[in-house]
Amino acid sequence: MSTPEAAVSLADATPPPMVRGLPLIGSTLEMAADPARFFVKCYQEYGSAFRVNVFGNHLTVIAGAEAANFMGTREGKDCLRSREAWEPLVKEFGASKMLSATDGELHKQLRAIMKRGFSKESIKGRYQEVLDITANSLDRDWKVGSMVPVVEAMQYLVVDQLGMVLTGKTPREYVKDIRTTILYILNVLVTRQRPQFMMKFPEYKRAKARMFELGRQMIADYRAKKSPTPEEYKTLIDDVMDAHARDPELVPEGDLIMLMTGPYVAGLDTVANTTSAIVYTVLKHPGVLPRIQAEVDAFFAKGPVNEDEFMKSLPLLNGAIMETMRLFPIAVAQIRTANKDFVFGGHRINEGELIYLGTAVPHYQDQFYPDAEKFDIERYTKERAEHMQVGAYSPYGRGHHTCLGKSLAEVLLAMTMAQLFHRFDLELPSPGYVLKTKTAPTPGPAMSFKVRVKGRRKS
Ligand code: HEM
Repeated sequence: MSTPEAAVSLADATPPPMVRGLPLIGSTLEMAADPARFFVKCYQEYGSAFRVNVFGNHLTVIAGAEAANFMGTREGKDCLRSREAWEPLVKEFGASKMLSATDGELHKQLRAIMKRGFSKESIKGRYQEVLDITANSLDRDWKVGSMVPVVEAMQYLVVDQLGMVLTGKTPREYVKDIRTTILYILNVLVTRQRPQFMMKFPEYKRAKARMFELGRQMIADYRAKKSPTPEEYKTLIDDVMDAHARDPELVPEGDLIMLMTGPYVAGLDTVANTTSAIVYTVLKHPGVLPRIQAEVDAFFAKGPVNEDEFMKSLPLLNGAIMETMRLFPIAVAQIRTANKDFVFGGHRINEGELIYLGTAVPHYQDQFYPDAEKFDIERYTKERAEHMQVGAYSPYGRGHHTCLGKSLAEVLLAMTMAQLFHRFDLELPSPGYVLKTKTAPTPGPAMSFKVRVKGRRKS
């Protein structure tokens, strides 16, 4: 079969061109340094399909707005599957399946079970509570006069938020173990940026055992409850356990630990990296900070939060969040396997090939975002809506596996940043400071990124 823009037939299509790189190591260094901009460069030079030599492995990449759109089409669904990308993680947890590793009808069924628990519906009626949890966590870890390691502090905050949202308590004593387990799993098993033997390291084994202990505890707590949770307060845990009781073949006992701890795997790095990047972008652009401070101060001055109006009442902050997610996406590419032979961008992709879908490439293209390297929080206003162009904006992925936690993540991001900029005066280490980034396990600010808490604004 051939994709819409490919006039070439399968028989005539040639393999995607190999990107020129260094002898032996190919493009390994360039890709490791800045995968997002490396893909943009390749896209500009080679088109929407190309291959990259990384340590002798030839990765197939399809990229750009074409690739982003393709993921959402019926053809994309037929041509791409997710199993291989996530299967090692399923095995590591001793589970039978997971949402990200399934496709088709099974994926639909699992997504339906988890939809409510992963969405902002799960915190309906509890926005004020989540705002308070956020404030408490910030007050504890962001001390006036200190230099705060931003990513680490944000990781602790996310665990506080997700723990309270899901189970009503915060597994603080497990935060280090959750962080370590996720670091190894994502680095070695999912993004494969680190060697397999690392999974034997005692540090990982200890952390994984503790994470399993946490999962078992969550299940035991649920089973020890005296009465069922009322419908309006049901969380992901309730929905998963109900589904297990209803259909133990679909949700077997052996999958529960992975399902209980799944939100941490999905939410910890993604939210922590994104909020940390927002701290940087807003402080780096001094014209933006006072406008956001005025907006969040006015928001909190109004008193109890109006949940229906929450996102609409912070347009500048949301502009800054969306703009940061454009320039610092945590998912530069999505990984899939070719489900059949097909043609993309005039080139042949063979069944079984591992494919990187470079959906973030348009984020850096002037044709979608004029002066694309410029941080401009007004791009998302109704008048400009640059992100609404077809295929232009994909921070939460594309197609059937688009982030299921998107609506919840949007609220958590806004709450975190609103509280942070409302409560503290922060500054970068120096006026000319330029952010160092990391690419493993997920792209984002380096762990060494620190900011100074100059003072307290509001409590
Ligand atoms: C800044 C925050 C976040 C970003 C940028 C983000 C991004 C993404 C992306 C790009 C994917 C697609 C991966 C793929 O196609 O292979 C994804 C999937 C997913 N995300 Fe998020 N995510 C965020 C936060 C969260 C949170 C807080 C949760 C839940 C607690 C969550 C739950 C999920 C789930 C369950 C999936 C799998 C969906 C499926 O396979 O059907 N995410 N996310």
